[in-house]
Amino acid sequence: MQPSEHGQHGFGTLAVHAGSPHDPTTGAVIEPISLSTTYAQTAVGQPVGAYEYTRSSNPNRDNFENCIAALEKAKYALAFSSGSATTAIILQSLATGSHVVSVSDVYGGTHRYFTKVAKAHGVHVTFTPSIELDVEALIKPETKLVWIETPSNPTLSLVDISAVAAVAHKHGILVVVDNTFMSPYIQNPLEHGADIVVHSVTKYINGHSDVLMGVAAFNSDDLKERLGFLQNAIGAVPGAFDCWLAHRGVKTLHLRAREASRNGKMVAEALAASPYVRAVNYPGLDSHPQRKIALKQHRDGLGGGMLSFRIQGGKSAAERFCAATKIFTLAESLGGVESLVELPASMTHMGIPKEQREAAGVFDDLVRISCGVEEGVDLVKDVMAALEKVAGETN
Ligand SMILES: C=C(NCc1c(COP(=O)(O)O)cnc(C)c1O)C(=O)O
Repeated sequence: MQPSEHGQHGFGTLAVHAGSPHDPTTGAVIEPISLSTTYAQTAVGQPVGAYEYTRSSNPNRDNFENCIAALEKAKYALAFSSGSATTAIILQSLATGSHVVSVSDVYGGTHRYFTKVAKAHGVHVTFTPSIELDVEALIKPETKLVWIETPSNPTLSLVDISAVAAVAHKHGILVVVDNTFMSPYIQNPLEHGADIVVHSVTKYINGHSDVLMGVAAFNSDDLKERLGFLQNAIGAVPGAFDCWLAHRGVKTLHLRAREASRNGKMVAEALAASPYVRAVNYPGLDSHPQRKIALKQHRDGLGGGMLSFRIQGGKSAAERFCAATKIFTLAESLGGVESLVELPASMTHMGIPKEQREAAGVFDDLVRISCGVEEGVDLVKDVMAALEKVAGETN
């Protein structure tokens, strides 16, 4: 499938075929793995083919990047060794003294990079819990980026991307959307005015908890030049086999995202009806305060497989809930075929100072759930049984 044909096909067809040329010599429909780190040259500066050294480019990375560009409806995509490396490269592309406006509720590792690494390199980040309202007032002459997670990790807050982009673009500021929680199947931020969309590929895109990777997708030739230079110069690139695995994983993204969304809604509805639950954060519920944004930005208004909830009984009850589930595994990460459960305040977001964490809604009793593709009824039973067990221990 040639890039010029991408616009003629739906998501599932692109997921299977984009970036997947048949081997011209063998006809193999699945690409070979090019593990070689270097490629012969017939004379100085005359490589045999299109490749010279794997850090600079690699056939499997090219194929995966081409697939993600198609799925995010972008001109370009660049893959990195992790989602965190992707964040780092984008911040590294900014000059010292630059300023970034970010939503308050971001992944703990993103908060860590912004406050501990970028700040040390002279890039300062201002956080806000209501970026649509505050972004204009927070912009400074040195502001270069607006950073959005929508839905956010772990409170599933949503941001109206086009509203923020309209303000940012008036000032020549780029908008980055971390689309990890939705995946390209449910949301395409570039269509709503974002300039760069990033993913932890580790999550839904690869989808099998066996690859660590990140990716950025965008349309700008200038960004391709700048970020492509840093991809090679810094060298935080994924290996060929990981690219091959992630390219295989993404071929079923549409099937997994639909199933995880169906399960997410089933679990969220069951939690919302439970007397043992204080609040549920799930953009697929009509009760979500920003449901209108989900209907505007998410394919078919899907809520995805991620949700969080506040359990009655505080931190102790939350910890005992995580110990009581049998299908949901207590572990960090998300977006894989297996369902996971974790406590952000004590795990993924522990590095964020408590006051800031709780200002963003990350309380000690908040439980985060990643619904996989198991049978939804089994997941609901597991969650309800764990709630009953915790309640029984408490009484
Ligand atoms: C590991 C977890 N998050 C990683 C993550 C990252 C970092 O991706 P890594 O591939 O883990 O480096 C970036 N953005 C978001 C929204 C993320 O959730 C987690 O939340 O359990």
